[in-house]
Amino acid sequence: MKKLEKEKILILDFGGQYNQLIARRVREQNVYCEVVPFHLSLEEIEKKEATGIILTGGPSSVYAEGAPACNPAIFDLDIPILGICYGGQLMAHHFDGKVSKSEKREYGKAALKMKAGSPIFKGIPEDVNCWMSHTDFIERAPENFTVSASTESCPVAAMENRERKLYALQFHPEVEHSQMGKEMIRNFLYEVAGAKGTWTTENYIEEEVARIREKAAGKKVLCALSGGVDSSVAAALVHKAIGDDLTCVFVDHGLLRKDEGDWVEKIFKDQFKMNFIRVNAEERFLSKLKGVSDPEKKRKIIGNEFIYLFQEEAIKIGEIDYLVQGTLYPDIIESGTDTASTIKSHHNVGGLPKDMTFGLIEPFKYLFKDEVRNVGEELGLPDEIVWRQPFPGPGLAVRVLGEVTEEKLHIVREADHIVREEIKKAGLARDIWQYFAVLPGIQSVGVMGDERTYAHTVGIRAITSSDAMTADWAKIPHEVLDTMSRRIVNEVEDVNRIVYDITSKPPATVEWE
Ligand SMILES: Nc1ncnc2c1ncn2[C@@H]1O[C@H](COP(=O)(O)OP(=O)(O)OP(=O)(O)O)[C@@H](O)[C@H]1O
Ligand SMILES: O=c1[nH]c(=O)c2[nH+]cn([C@@H]3O[C@H](COP(=O)(O)O)[C@@H](O)[C@H]3O)c2[nH]1
Ligand SMILES: NC(=O)CC[C@H](N)C(=O)O
Ligand SMILES: [Mg+2]
Repeated sequence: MKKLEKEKILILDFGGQYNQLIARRVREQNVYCEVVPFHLSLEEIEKKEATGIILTGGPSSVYAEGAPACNPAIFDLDIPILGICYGGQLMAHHFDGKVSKSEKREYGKAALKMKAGSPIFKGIPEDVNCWMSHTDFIERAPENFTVSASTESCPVAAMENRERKLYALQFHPEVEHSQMGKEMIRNFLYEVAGAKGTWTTENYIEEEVARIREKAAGKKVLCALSGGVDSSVAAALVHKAIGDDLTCVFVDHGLLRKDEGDWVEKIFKDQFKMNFIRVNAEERFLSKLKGVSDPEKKRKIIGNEFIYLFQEEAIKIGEIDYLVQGTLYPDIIESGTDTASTIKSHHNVGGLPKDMTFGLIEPFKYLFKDEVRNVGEELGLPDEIVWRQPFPGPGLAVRVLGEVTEEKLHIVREADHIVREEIKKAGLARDIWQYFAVLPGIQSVGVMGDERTYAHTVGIRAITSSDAMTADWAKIPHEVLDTMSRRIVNEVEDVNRIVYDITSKPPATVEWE
């Protein structure tokens, strides 16, 4: 089998908004890719043995002082390169073309006029619309480049130097609104960069199992298992690689949903033949969280406590060399990278203590959730695991705003249970990415049974998404919201008001903390 590493697209990140989308589009074409910061050194880039490079869009102007630029020697590596928007402008600028500021910014649809013969436009009808988002434009293509498409306002909507396999697009083929954009990316991958499409779930499993075996065979490994999608699939994958040298440790930190601890224990004991330990640590977590109301502090405390607990369990089990976590690509990006700013510290990334004694095995750290679900299905995991809604490791602690107390946890847990029941009853569970209750910590006045109340407000949050990087609020039918609202107020004590969160991400995030 062809090694996956031999087929790899590097995406040089210049800070564009659609960069994750580019990665998804490449993977959808069964080609592996990694997003790396634009300033990655030439040496590091060469080490990656990429079969193609994509330069992303970005907010800067290439002619501005200090504008982000990659090492220009990449253009001489004989690796096919596709520059998109800023990336394309950078290519034009480097080869002495002319990039200028346009009088007016261009956002949205534009009709492409293509010249025949470009491999990027192979099989694409002549009259497609592309999607633009820019102020600067390539006024004149560099020498030795030919213009392969233009629009009314862009003399160089696409240019190429076929011999050197350098291609640039002013528009964004990665966004849905660019007609045939997917096919253009596919053409770059297959027609220009010679991809074969080795990035498939089966290949991934085979490769990853081999890699884990090489790293951890004969060693003792502990899996931080939450019973959620990512860690369950990670456990199954690592178990396939090293069998009983793996022990799964599930922490009940008292921040789980209603009956969740028992459910996870049952399913793992009954259905999986793996070493499984449940640690009940409710008091420990709650006492550490006492008096703490800052969201980032709460997250870090929980992240640290998780690891200390794993270290204690490890001593009981014997020498443990590696910790398996179900970390995903979005967890890493959101926790902050060289080019991306920290949105929130995911407990499993930014929350890890510096004095941790384990090595890490994170088989999915470059994957998106739907890819992990595919791996789970391929490994034969039951639907109730593979299709569970995501639940954050810090659990209800980030859904009780401010200080966490047992009373508040009780309210949010009961309300959440009702939200989940009603979504399930309405048959919406697969359509909605996440749905849950939050406790904002607001008290307001109400009237119940002719009496004044002064009680809690519960927020309902439900979102649609494909990877939790961006999300929209779910348009749940009013009747379903109505039932939830009535049930929560009637069944959960000390609640007299229900609100529905109608913000997308961005500007909000999925969780409230
Ligand atoms: N209660 C827990 N006990 C042990 N490990 C946990 C617990 N909660 C989270 N983790 C670890 O932290 C990682 C990240 O949590 P996260 O919630 O993102 O993933 P998940 O629970 O595996 O999947 P999902 O996103 O579907 O909930 C998990 O993959 C797991 O390794
Ligand atoms: O394991 C996790 N540890 C965390 O610290 C964490 N914070 C948020 N989430 C989940 O990540 C997705 C994006 O959430 P946000 O928009 O709130 O960042 C959503 O699916 C959230 O539920 C977490 N998962
Ligand atoms: N989307 C982009 O990459 C924009 C590139 C550049 N900042 C411009 O305005 O033209
Ligand atoms: Mg989880």
